[in-house]
Amino acid sequence: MTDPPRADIAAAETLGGYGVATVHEALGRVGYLGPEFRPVWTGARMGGTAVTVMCWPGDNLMIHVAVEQCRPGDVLVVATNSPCTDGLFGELFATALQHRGVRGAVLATGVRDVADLREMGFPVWSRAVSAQGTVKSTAGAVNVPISLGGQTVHPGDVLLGDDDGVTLVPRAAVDRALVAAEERVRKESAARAAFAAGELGLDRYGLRARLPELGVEYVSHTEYRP
Ligand SMILES: O=C([O-])CC(=O)C(=O)O
Ligand SMILES: [Mg+2]
Repeated sequence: MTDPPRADIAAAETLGGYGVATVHEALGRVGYLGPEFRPVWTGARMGGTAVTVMCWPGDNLMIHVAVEQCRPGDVLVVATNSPCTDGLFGELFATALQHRGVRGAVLATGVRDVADLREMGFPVWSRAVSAQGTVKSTAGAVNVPISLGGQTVHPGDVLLGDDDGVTLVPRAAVDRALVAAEERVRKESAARAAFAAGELGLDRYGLRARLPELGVEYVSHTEYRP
């Protein structure tokens, strides 16, 4: 068996720097795992390549198997084969992963030891926080395609996380994402400067002229401008 191909680590980190909303939007509003995936501590940010894990509910055996597969720049991504909010992951796993240079973890389950994870600065996103303990009994799979948050994650794909949640960039879309995200950052900084100077989105985006055809009834208040 050989390791699955993975996206370029530097590219994954750069995408992480752009952030979830920017990259998701730049790729055409795709890839977002949805609002249920929350960072367990505020301010976490990461971009890395997926090592995928399929666990049974209430069983973290395969996370132990997966840790050994992780290399610097990776993100551990865990799904279960039916819904589960138990605390499959905590600071001990995070300690082992941090030692291996792993950038963070994303779990469709619950996680625990949140205070320790925050203290360690190890970024984790999950659907739940739960102290509920789990067993290590049932075989699952590592580095197979998994589904979570409505997205299919293949091993080696890029996952980004920040306070807005988690988004997926398939390995084949990484180069396009880099170009599109840079372009979006450029556009948004121009828009930010314009808004700071008082321009309105209605004018900047050509919306004012389209309002009648869109059926929006309103009274213009240009005299309100500061
Ligand atoms: O050990 C477990 O089952 C999960 C956990 O709490 C940890 O990784 O610290
Ligand atoms: Mg623990």
